[in-house]
Amino acid sequence: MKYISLLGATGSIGTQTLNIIKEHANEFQLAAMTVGRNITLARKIIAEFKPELVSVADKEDMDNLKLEFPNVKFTFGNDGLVEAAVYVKSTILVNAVIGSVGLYPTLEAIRAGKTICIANKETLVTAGHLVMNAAREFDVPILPVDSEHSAIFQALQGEKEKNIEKLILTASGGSFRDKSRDELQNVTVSEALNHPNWSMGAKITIDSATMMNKGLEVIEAHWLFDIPYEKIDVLLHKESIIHSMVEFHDSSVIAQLGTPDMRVPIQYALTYPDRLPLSTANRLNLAEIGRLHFNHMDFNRFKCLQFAFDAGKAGGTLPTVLNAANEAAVEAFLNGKITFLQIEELIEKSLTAHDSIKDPDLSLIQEVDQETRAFVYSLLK
Ligand SMILES: NC(=O)C1=CN([C@@H]2O[C@H](COP(=O)(O)OP(=O)(O)OC[C@H]3O[C@@H](n4cnc5c(N)ncnc54)[C@H](OP(=O)(O)O)[C@@H]3O)[C@@H](O)[C@H]2O)C=CC1
Ligand SMILES: CC(=O)[C@@H](O)[C@H](O)COP(=O)(O)O
Ligand SMILES: [Mn+2]
Repeated sequence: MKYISLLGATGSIGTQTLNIIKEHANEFQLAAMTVGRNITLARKIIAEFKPELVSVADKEDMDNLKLEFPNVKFTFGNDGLVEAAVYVKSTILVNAVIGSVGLYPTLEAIRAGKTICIANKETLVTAGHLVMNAAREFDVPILPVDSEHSAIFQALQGEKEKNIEKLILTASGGSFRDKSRDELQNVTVSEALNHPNWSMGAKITIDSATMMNKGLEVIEAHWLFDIPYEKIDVLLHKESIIHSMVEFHDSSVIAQLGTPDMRVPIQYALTYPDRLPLSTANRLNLAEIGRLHFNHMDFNRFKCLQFAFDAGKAGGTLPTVLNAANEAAVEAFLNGKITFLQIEELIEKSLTAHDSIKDPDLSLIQEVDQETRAFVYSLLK
């Protein structure tokens, strides 16, 4: 039996992870979990999966749940995220929380020797060097959950890093893939939340529409696969059937394909290096699909992708600024405070205003993260 700590259990990745745990109840058990403010769903999960430790965002929610579930240990806030991440019985952490709040619990889980299944890409963007250095030091695997990175990871099985020519990340184009920049002036939040292929949480769906999701994924790939930015390409592929590819020096390209279903990469991370059946998955039928489409990426149309490449290559504290500005700007867009195109404006202003500092440690990363959010909020007044 593998015991799991799950951060972000009430979210899109969190609930799909629970689906996998349920499908393979003889293999996996939920030992600890965290939720934010969705207490209605948290109640149902606790009743069904019976975790030993539960952390919630707010103390008041914790106090109420304690009365309802006297046999469960409860905790709350950012300390609760860490407690759940390092829960003694768990050997695996699935980090499916949203945002850079996932960084510190991940570092602590690495120090506690847990295998890390990482969906929370913001953690790798904001401080990839800290995460990967800690993983090397404590000899723990960092297994990708993000579909593109899982595809690359699968394509690299049995291959030597030295033989890689480049990584090719596929991008759907998001909710506005067929709109010109002009047409983006007046798009609404609900239009932006309508992803053509994937059903995901609100923040990543907006990231996908701005193409920042792919930008974050470029930085995520850089850290996970220890590959220079010059060897990472992005290819528009509107069907999201090819989840990503690796080209090798001999011109061979290995791709991973499948219907868009996040349970597949989640399960692969949990079972790696083995595989288990997934009885409810939609099988890929290429004859039925008939055609797949590909296009060059337009970096003028999708400015956020260029920002991410530039920030990633520059390194230092710039990726932290990129991520924090994006988190704050997307939140403002979702709350109706700014327009869609203002997201990239706020990110650009934050990057321009920042003097990058090399090789930041954790406290500097946290400081820059907070300062950047404050800077974005000041521009909203
Ligand atoms: N969804 C997807 O298909 C994919 C997601 N990812 C990545 O996975 C991560 C999770 O995404 P997704 O599942 O879509 O996100 P969701 O918004 O659906 O879920 C986020 C989860 O995190 C919790 N949460 C949010 N903020 C906090 C906080 N400050 N403290 C504690 N808990 C918090 C939420 O709690 P509550 O709802 O209870 O408030 C919820 O459980 C992101 O980094 C995303 O980029 C990567 C690939 C695909
Ligand atoms: C499912 C997943 O991994 C998302 O990150 C997805 O890739 C979003 O798709 P696009 O960013 O390509 O629109
Ligand atoms: Mn992805």
